[in-house]
Amino acid sequence: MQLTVHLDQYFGQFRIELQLCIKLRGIIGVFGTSGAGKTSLFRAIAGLNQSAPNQLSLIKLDGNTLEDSQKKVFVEAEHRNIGFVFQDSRLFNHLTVEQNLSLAIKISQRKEPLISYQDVVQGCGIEPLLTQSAEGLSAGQRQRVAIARALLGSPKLLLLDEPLAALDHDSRQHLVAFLNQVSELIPMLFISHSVSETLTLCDPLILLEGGRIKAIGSREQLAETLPKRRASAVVTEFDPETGKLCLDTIPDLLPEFKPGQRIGIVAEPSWLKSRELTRDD
Ligand SMILES: Nc1ncnc2c1ncn2[C@@H]1O[C@H](COP(=O)(O)OP(=O)(O)OP(=O)(O)O)[C@@H](O)[C@H]1O
Repeated sequence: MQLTVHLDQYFGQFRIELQLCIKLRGIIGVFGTSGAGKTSLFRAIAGLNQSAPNQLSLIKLDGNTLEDSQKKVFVEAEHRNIGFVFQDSRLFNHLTVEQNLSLAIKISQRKEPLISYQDVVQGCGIEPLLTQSAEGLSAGQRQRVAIARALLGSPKLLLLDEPLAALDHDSRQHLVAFLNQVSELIPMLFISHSVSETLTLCDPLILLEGGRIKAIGSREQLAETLPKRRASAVVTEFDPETGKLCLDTIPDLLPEFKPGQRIGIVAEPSWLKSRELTRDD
């Protein structure tokens, strides 16, 4: 299955100008600094931007033209069979998690989901949440439900825009393994700011810069061009009497904070060593 994208469009002052033709298999990483145009590219592929006249867009998926500005073709987002999960994914708050998932299956173009309901619920770790109202979910729980919902829609392509950003370490590990497994059935484009996450999950990679494609290549080819990973660590224990720290290195972790939870300090180990920590630190 092939994805073809030719774009020359303005988003405000920002110009996205790229030509992409890529075989969809597994998880393809989309990497670039903030403002490189990653989300804009996803929005265009998903059909969330009606391009203005005189702007160029050509999007083909699996031989079907989804958009062709010259021929005035524009398939609406709900008919593209492309799933997406953005950072601020919205659920139907007046429904339970289970109802949100059932709705996704109902409106999908398949009778049976490509990946079974049970597998998706288990893989996304949301079994205990099924009867809860979507309204009360934490950011991380919401993200997991949004991913489950997108998978149950059985899309031809799934666009994931920093889908793991709000998850704690364990949920993230669990979900990464599951996404890896199901990407055999549903290919994905995956945006992450985390170099380690990109290199663990994605192959090949598309590097964006200033609205243009800087490089496309295999993980091996491009790994060296990605910014070097900073060593980050979480202090899991600190004894103010002895000044002893117990460090756990977790790359690029964004913990999901809960009221009353003990929170570690994320910092360079060298910085920690060079400071005299007090209880307030
Ligand atoms: N609707 C819009 N109107 C005006 N400017 C826009 C619009 N959408 C995007 N932009 C601009 O386009 C540029 C690229 O934004 P985009 O969100 O695609 O970047 P990104 O690579 O996804 O960044 P991040 O990693 O921070 O999410 C930014 O300068 C942004 O301000």
